[in-house]
Amino acid sequence: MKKLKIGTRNSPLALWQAQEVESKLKTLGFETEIVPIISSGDKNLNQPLYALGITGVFTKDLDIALLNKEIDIAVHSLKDVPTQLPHNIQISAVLERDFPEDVLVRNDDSEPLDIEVLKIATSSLRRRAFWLKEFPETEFADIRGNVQTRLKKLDDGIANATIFSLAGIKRMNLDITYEQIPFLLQAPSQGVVAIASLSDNDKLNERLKTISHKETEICVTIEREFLKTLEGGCTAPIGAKAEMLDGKIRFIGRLCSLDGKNCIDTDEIFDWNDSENFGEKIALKVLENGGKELMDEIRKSL
Ligand SMILES: NCc1[nH]cc(CCC(=O)O)c1CC(=O)O
Repeated sequence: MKKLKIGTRNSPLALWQAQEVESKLKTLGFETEIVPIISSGDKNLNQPLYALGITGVFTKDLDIALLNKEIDIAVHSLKDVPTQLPHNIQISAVLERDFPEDVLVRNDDSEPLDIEVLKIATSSLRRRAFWLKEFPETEFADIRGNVQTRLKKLDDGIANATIFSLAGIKRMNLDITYEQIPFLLQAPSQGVVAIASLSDNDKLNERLKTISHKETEICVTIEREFLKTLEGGCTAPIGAKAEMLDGKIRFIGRLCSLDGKNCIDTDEIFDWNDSENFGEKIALKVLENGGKELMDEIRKSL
C-alpha cells in the first residue's frame, strides 16, 4: 500500500501534532510518512504576523504541497488556518480540543512584580488588546518564533513575561510555571489540531471523517464562522469560545479596538440543534452593535 504523506511545519509543536494525527491514522490501518515543510511564516521571523499583511503564512506552503499532491494531508493548528480556504482544500477532521486557554509565563526574576508593571512580549493583537482592557498601563514587546524560541528570548530579558496557549506548553511537555489569565478570552479554534485535504479526495475524506471529534467540530465551526463574519480578511482582536454543556452550547465572543478601550462582548446559551449559522448570526449582531465601526477603525490603523 502507498504510504499516506502527512505534511507539517517543522517546528517541534507542529511535528508533535503531526505525530498525534499519524497515530490516529495508524489505528485506521494507514501506512504513513511525515513530510516536514518549511513555511513562509517560519522563515520571516523579524516581523509580527499582522505586519506581514497576508493571511495564511503558516498554511500557504502546505496548501501548495497539497495541491501539487506532494502530500496527501496537511496537519495544522486550526487557529493558524485562515477562515477562507483555497479552492479544493477543506478541513476534513479535527482532533479533540485540549487546554484551549492562554496562560502567562514570567521569566524567572520577575516573580515579585505587580501584574500592572509587567512588560509582556507578544505579537498577538488579541492578547495585547484584551490584556490592555484590564491593565491599560502594560507595556508590550514584539516577539516571534516557536514556543522554544520565545522562551529563550524571554530568558534573554526582552520582557518580564509572555503569553502562550496552554495547549502548546502541555504538548511540548515543558517544565515551566504559568499563571491562568481567565479574563483573556482565547482565539477562535485555539487548542485544536486540524487535518486539511483536497476536497475532491472523497475516499480519503470519508475515512478522515471517522477520526474527527464531533463535539470539537461543532464548537470550532461556530467560532470560525463568528471570526469569518467579523474580520472579512483582516486580523483583529477577536476572541471566541464555544463549549458544550448538557446538550447546550455556550458561546462567548469578544471584539476589541487595538488599545482595548472599546470592546463588544457576547455571551449566549443555545440548543445545539439550533447551531447552524449560529456564529454568523452572533457576529452580525456584534457588527450591528458598533462592531462595524470598530472593524473599520482597526483596518485603517493596521
Ligand atoms: N500562532 C502560534 C500558535 N498556533 C498554535 C499554537 C499552539 C496550539 C494551539 O493553541 O492550537 C501557537 C502558539 C501559541 O499561541 O502560544
